[in-house]
Amino acid sequence: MWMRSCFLHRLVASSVKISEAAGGVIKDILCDGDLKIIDKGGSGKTADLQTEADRAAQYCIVKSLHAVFGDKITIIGEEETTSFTPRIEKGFCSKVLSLNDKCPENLRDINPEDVVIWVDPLDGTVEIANAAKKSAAVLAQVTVLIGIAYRGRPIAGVIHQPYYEGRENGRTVWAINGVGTYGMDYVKEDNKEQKIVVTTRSHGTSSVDAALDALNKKGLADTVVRVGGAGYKVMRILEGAAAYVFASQGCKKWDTAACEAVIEGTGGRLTDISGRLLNYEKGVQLNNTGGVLVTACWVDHQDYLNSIPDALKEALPEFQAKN
Ligand SMILES: Nc1ncnc2c1ncn2[C@@H]1O[C@H](COP(=O)(O)O)[C@@H](OP(=O)(O)O)[C@H]1O
Ligand SMILES: [Mg+2]
Ligand SMILES: [Mg+2]
Ligand SMILES: [Mg+2]
Repeated sequence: MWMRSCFLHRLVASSVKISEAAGGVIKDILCDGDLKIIDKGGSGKTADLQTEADRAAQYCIVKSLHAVFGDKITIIGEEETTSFTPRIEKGFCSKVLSLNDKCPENLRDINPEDVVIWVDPLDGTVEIANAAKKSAAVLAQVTVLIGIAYRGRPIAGVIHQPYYEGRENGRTVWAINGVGTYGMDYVKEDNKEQKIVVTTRSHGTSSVDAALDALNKKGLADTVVRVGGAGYKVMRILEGAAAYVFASQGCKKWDTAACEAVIEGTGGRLTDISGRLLNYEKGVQLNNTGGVLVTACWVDHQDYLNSIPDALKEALPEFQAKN
């Protein structure tokens, strides 16, 4: 079936399988116990941690993509491929391939040279690195993110959550523009009477708090839930949270690429806190310097944009001089 499928469907079908293999690599290392944590050197105040699981999952994803699609595809990943794992995945998710006929005309024959694959091998690193006890609630915040951008905009994405309610293979949500968001079979819906807003647990700033206060006063953030990982926060939106608000810098393109495709597929939106679309071309700055705002399909993105004070937006520049 993969021979009949277009490049994009083959790439997503492969990315689903590869994200699940990377989830297996992460589980093996977390089970082993020695995370070999290093600090990549953050912006001064906050550490930017990396574990053996981040490195080995990155290796698994990059080597697997190269094994299936050759060395010429462009991959931009958060980590280096310095930790070996023998786990190389060459399979395809049959569900993705079976939907090949739904692929929109304009995405059927895309040139692989115009594609950038954004890889976050382990999102939610701080949560697992710092947790004294790796409880189910902590582990649930870990996701593997593979985002696919074409000519600078996300057209598909995969969010794999290795630990989910004791399920052996966790759960995987994937999306292709115009085809939809799939893998939601295990997604339960929260109560929407309260507008739950999710935000960072470990990268809080006064600007993050000021934005949340302003939204609360406008009735757009009844409850604030602080959890780790961009992927997990988007999963929480799929489960009924109203929005993910991060009025600060530090979140990167590999955090948002897959998230944007998945949320768009459900009718939601992702922009920076000033409403600007994010650019995912090769060579762009890696930081989402203008912050991140993600909203569910059932709330008005513009209401959230309008309610975040201009002073906070102006304090976050769209571009920075140097990455
Ligand atoms: N100030 C900062 N410095 C480094 N990374 C940051 C950051 N703010 C956000 N991030 C990254 O954005 C992702 C989501 O952050 P948060 O959980 O705080 O909402 C995390 O990805 P990783 O776990 O893949 O590194 C985190 O590292
Ligand atoms: Mg991340
Ligand atoms: Mg990461
Ligand atoms: Mg990181």
